Amino acid sequence: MSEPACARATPSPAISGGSLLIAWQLKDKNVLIVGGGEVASQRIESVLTADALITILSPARGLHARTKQLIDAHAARITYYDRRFSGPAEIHKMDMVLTALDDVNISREICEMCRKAKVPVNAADIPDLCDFYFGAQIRDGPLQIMISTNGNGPRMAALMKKRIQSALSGTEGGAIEKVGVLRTQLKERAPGVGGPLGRKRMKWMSEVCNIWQVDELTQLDEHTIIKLLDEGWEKDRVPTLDQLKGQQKWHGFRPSQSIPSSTLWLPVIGSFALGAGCTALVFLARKK
Ligand SMILES: C[C@@]1(CC(=O)O)c2cc3[nH]c(cc4nc(cc5[nH]c(cc(n2)[C@H]1CCC(=O)O)[C@@](C)(CC(=O)O)[C@@H]5CCC(=O)O)C(CC(=O)O)=C4CCC(=O)O)c(CCC(=O)O)c3CC(=O)O
Ligand SMILES: NC(=O)C1=CN([C@@H]2O[C@H](COP(=O)(O)OP(=O)(O)OC[C@H]3O[C@@H](n4cnc5c(N)ncnc54)[C@H](O)[C@@H]3O)[C@@H](O)[C@H]2O)C=CC1
Repeated sequence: MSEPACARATPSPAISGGSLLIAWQLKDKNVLIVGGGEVASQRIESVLTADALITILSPARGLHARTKQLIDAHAARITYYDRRFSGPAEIHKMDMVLTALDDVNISREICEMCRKAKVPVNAADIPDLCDFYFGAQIRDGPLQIMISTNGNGPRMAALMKKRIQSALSGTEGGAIEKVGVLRTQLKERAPGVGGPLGRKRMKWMSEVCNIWQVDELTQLDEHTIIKLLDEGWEKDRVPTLDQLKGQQKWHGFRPSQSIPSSTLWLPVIGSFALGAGCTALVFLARKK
């Protein structure tokens, strides 16, 4: 009897032992932060960026200067209580709990309460009890890059961040913002979910992103977007920025991810020239 195909297949490299990297949407969700030290101040900033509603529990005498500043500057988003964590009632109605305490026993108790109440929790000092970890972050508008070593080496995450940062031009976030506006306007022109129109929309959007350079995408102002939709989407093609500006002819639209035919011919012409050159040399040598 023949084996089923799946049993014969070579095993793929291990796909376990990692964590799920997701962009958690926290807008207007309730987040409890217990502790007010330096680590708490970093948590507050991360959670504020995601537009959450924050409750902080921490005695005033232990507040870090940055924590104080954030509490004062974001009174509409942060409710601060000058006291210690008091028990399970604090967790009630929370969507997320973060502890950044100098007392590991309290951290552990809070984690256990959260587990019972099925509220996701991160304790800065007890990785084993965390439902999720924070990571080093690079942010440029809508572009968000998180580097995680999955608990192995947080300092290494910070160092990898510097390396990745140096490979970015700083214009990517702006370009992505413009792509967001273009996508919204395209969906307004060609509304609906799924089906052939959805597929066509996705293919066209992918081609624009493939063909246009990041710096070109940053030039997508209101006028250029309308022109790109009129001259591109409506006519089933993806013009370049130069074509839209009238600085390049309108024929020869480059399909995405294909190699331009000129590039394909280069090695052929090159090999031919090299071959011809060698033959001529051999011929001349023999003649001598
Ligand atoms: C598991 C995790 C839980 C969580 O916090 O979610 C965790 C746990 C712990 N960190 C500790 C120490 C340090 N943490 C940092 C820095 C960062 N730590 C961050 C995340 C995480 N830290 C999560 C795993 C992330 C991952 O693995 O990738 C970063 C990336 C993000 C952030 O905190 O927002 C941020 C850098 C951000 C940036 O710079 O951009 C530094 C270096 C520094 O400060 O420069 C040191 C000292 C050097 C060192 O230890 O490496 C200790 C005490 C260990 C001890 O007592 O020995 C524990 C507890 C333990 O491990 O037991
Ligand atoms: N995950 C990470 O990236 C890192 C984690 N850590 C760990 O994070 C924890 C916090 O670090 P720091 O902010 O530097 O400490 P910290 O000592 O500056 O701050 C602790 C805070 O907890 C408050 N606190 C203590 N007991 C409390 C209670 N019962 N209820 C409410 N608030 C209470 C204190 O008033 C203080 O504001 C430490 O356990 C440290 O080992 C430290 C560095 C990095």
